[in-house]
Amino acid sequence: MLLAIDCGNTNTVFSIWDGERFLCTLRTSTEHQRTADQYYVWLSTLLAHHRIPMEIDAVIISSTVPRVVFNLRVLSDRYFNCRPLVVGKPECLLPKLPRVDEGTQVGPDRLVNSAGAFDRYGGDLIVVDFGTATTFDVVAQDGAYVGGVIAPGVNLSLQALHEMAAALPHVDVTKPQKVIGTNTVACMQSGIFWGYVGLVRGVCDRIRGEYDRPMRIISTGGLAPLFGQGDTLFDEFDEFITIHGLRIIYDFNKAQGNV
Ligand SMILES: Nc1ncnc2c1ncn2[C@@H]1O[C@H](COP(=O)(O)OP(=O)(O)O)[C@@H](O)[C@H]1O
Ligand SMILES: CC(C)(COP(=O)(O)O)[C@@H](O)C(=O)NCCC(=O)O
Ligand SMILES: [K+]
Repeated sequence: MLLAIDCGNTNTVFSIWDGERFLCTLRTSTEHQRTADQYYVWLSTLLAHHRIPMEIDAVIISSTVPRVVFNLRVLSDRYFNCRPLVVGKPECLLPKLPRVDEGTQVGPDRLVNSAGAFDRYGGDLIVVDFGTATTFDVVAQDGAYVGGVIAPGVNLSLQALHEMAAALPHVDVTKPQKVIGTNTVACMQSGIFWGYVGLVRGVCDRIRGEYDRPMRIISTGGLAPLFGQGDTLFDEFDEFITIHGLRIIYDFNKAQGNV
């Protein structure tokens, strides 16, 4: 069984595969203090709940938080007796190398999203991932990540507004009925929702302006479904792009005899 771990700045998602068969996804908050033993207790409890035997013999990790990788390596080594593939490390091969400025450490989630989206949709893509940050990844015709855009995440912006302005409450992000808010909460929700619709549309239009071929826009990440309701911004919504990308990169390394 393959354990694919997508560790973002907010949440860590474990997905389990039996050969080519996808079994389940488990989510926990990202905390770098969490030890290998703690991960194992959590994982074995949930797998028992799903009646999935713990037969993991391969692990691949993508982490935007470098500090958590240590404990995930210990988890793989101690409990699954294997060395994990860590996306972004030289020993993990990529189907296509990114074409970016020399010395740039591209976020591994963006490499994984590019590989997953290219496999599903082909090239000439913008992948918009609504995570802690909102990232736009440009995937070229041949599947390489060739750059993109990083904007503050939706919840991050709302949190900043609440923390820095004394009279603004914590609010949840939602699509407001009207743009003109008639109370504080409605005004904030409008600013975030319609502001983000404008941001996504504006950034994608400008990317298309700089790119010399037609592009499709694929959305993913926790808040993508919400923005799917805000005019027709995306060609596809695919919540499994990151998981799929991890699978693709693992299979590529296996085919190359690297694992
Ligand atoms: N299904 C959901 N509904 C609402 N908010 C969500 C959902 N999933 C994630 N979020 C929120 O979206 C933000 C990004 O989450 P996530 O995609 O897990 O980020 P990351 O990959 O950076 O850890 C977080 O603030 C999280 O609380
Ligand atoms: C932009 C990110 C913080 C997004 O991470 P996430 O919101 O998924 O936790 C991550 O991809 C990252 O740390 N990138 C490094 C810089 C780069 O990709 O160019
Ligand atoms: K992510």
